[in-house]
Amino acid sequence: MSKGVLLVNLGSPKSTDPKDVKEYLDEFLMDERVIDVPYWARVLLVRGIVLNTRPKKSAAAYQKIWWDEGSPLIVLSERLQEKMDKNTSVPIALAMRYGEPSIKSGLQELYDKGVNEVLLFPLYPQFAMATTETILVLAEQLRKEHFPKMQFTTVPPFYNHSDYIRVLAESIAEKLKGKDFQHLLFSYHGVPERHIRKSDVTKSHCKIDGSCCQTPSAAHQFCYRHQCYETTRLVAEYLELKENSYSVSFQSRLGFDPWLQPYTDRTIERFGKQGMKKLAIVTPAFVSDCLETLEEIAMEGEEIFHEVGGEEFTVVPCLNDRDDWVKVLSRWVDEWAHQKPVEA
Ligand SMILES: C=CC1=C(C)c2cc3[nH]c(cc4nc(cc5[nH]c(cc1n2)c(C)c5CCC(=O)O)C(CCC(=O)O)=C4C)c(C)c3C=C
Ligand SMILES: [Fe+2]
Ligand SMILES: [Fe+2]
Repeated sequence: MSKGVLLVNLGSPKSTDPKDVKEYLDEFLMDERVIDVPYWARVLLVRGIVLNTRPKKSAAAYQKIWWDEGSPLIVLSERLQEKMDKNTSVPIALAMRYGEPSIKSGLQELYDKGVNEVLLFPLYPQFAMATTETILVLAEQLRKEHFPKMQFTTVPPFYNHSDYIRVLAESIAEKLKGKDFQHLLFSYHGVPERHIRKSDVTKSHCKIDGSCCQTPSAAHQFCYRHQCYETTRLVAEYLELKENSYSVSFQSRLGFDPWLQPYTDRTIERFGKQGMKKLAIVTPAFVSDCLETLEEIAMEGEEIFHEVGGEEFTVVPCLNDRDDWVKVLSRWVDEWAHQKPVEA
């Protein structure tokens, strides 16, 4: 058996042209695990409403953050893949769930190198139906159709892994060293509340209230909200943050359904209105900087804070291709690669 790794991130449009953004959003939002309504309703909502106006607006946002080499999310994922490829004993390929390079092309690249045992590595610390699950479902479909002899192993969500917590906490400490910020906001990408209930394997635990995510339950293996709070708790513990000097919020909501709260934009506004002058913000749901961190947080978030009297807004970069992060990921891969196959 020859082993290899497929890193999978979300993906970006091919360019900032509204036509390319529309094509990307169509693939993304027509995914039944992202907009989880019946197909006819999704077509009506996405193709009949959202895709008439959103691509132009999103294209303008992408234009503000786009790099000469392309989408930051893709360029940063490529840098990570290249560094890991040099640091590990097995080939590392890269794919995006939406757009290019596709999961099919990533599997083909590994197959052409003689790989038949693949470690699927979704680049998301916390589980969500709209991220981890959709990657695994599509990869399995592609395996059955095109690569039936391949075997898959999956990296589980690493939201509470001590290596991840340490590197994330160290990256925060490094960015905030010498700054006397008043509050550290942990802003996670939001999901509709409905997604949390759908992923609840107990079908009764997740109330999305003040205590369910802190009460032990089998539901937490697939509870995005619990996993966000756990990442936060563990980083706060590592950094010895004082109670009330940090909090959690959720960004990037879309549509009119209730999403996880509190919302990041309203939280930033509230802090400023309460007289806070120095706010720091970290976005641990994203391992690579992207539209949601570079535009929504670093540009729009800062603007909101300044409009309501805030003075200093510090954004902690994502882990991207930091050397300590590359080292951790490469070690995880090598530990898997050197495991003996389980005897039948
Ligand atoms: C942490 C992971 C993410 C979750 C969970 C998630 C859920 C989710 N997202 C949308 C809608 C959009 N997201 C968009 C961009 C975007 N989303 C993530 C990650 C998660 N999304 C990333 C990394 C990005 C940035 C991509 C990039 O190219 O940089 C967008 C596109 C931009 C825009 O128009 O705002 C949309 C739309 C839904 C509906 C959803 C549901 C659970
Ligand atoms: Fe919960
Ligand atoms: Fe998103």
